[in-house]
Amino acid sequence: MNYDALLVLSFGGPEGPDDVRPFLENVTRGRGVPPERLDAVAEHYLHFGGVSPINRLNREIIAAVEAEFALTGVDLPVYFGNRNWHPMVEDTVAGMRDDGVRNALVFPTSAWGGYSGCRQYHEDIARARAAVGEGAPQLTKLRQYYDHPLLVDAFADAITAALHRLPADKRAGARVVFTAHSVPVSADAAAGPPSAGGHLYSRQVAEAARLCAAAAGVAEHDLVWQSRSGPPQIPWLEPDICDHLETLADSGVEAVVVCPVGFVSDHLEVIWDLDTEAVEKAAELGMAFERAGTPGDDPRFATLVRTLVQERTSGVAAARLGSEPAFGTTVDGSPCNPGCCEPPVRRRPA
Ligand SMILES: CC1=C(CCC(=O)O)c2cc3nc(cc4[nH]c(cc5[nH]c(cc1n2)c(C)c5CCC(=O)O)c(CCC(=O)O)c4C)C(CCC(=O)O)=C3C
Ligand SMILES: [Fe+2]
Repeated sequence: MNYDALLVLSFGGPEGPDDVRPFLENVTRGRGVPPERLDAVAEHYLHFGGVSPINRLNREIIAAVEAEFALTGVDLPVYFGNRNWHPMVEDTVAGMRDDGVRNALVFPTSAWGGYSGCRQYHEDIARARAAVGEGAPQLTKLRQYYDHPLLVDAFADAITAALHRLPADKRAGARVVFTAHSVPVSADAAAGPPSAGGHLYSRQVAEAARLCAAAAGVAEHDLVWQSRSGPPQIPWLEPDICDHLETLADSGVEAVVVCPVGFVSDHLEVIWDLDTEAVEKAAELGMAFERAGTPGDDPRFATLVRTLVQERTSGVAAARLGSEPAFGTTVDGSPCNPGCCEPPVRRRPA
């Protein structure tokens, strides 16, 4: 197949205090997130001057991918578009059309299946093409990469480095705890094609955690969730990281390394929910705490992007370590499979 561009598609984040409210409105439109939760999350962003690191981190990833492409002879311009904040994907795809792009690949900054991790990115692709209308380029999303060996190696090295930052006498007894973004239990049950049994997101996260722990030579690890946002009466994946730190403290664990396996870079949910809240909780419990880095700024991440592209362009074999399926590759925003990762049923407005 001949492709003529790569679009890096991400979540987006505010770049100043005035962006915070409109950004959050874009994220939560029609999603039943309680207003108290929105106020709290707005405070988290304002704590950092209203600037999420996510756009800067994505621009750094794009610069690294451009350098990797130049070095390896991949002749594709790289574009950047977001779901929730500027540069909005609709505007980016319009610019791609104006530049004469006809047939582009799309790299999502989520490695996962599930509604939030995969299908919503397909929806973004379809919405952007519809907004552009005539002449919109064909857009083919790259696959879920939760088990890519370069992702696993980068996380594993980050875990090893974090273990070494712990006080030497605490290292041997330290527990490695993986976290990913919680989602409603119903959304996880609907993740993946129904014929494959659902729960694709939590299964992929659990497998990624196992692979990273094994690659780091870690014998025992836990998997927990973070950044829950729905109303309390709706069940989300549990336990939460902070509750889990209490459980570990009660059972005598004195040190933890927390690895945010569910995120490719240190965006706000990592620097607030882990580096601020979980750090405070650990201090309160008298536990030593180190947070493993994310792979986005590891040189291997740009190579990962290039090899995913080459799976499509040059028939390079898929580099995969896991046994859970990896879907995600479809054209122009169609779902991966019939009934796959159906959007949650929303309450009708009163
Ligand atoms: C699975 C998953 C990923 C990983 C896959 C991927 O990377 O895409 C992810 C990433 C991210 N989530 C992010 C931010 C937010 N997520 C929210 C809300 C929600 N996330 C959900 C799930 C996920 N989210 C869900 C089920 C909701 C409930 C509302 C809904 O059903 O959509 C809200 C609303 C406020 C709140 O309630 O927290 C915000 C502000 C940022 C950017 C951070 C920055 O600015 O640096 C990133 C990378
Ligand atoms: Fe989120």
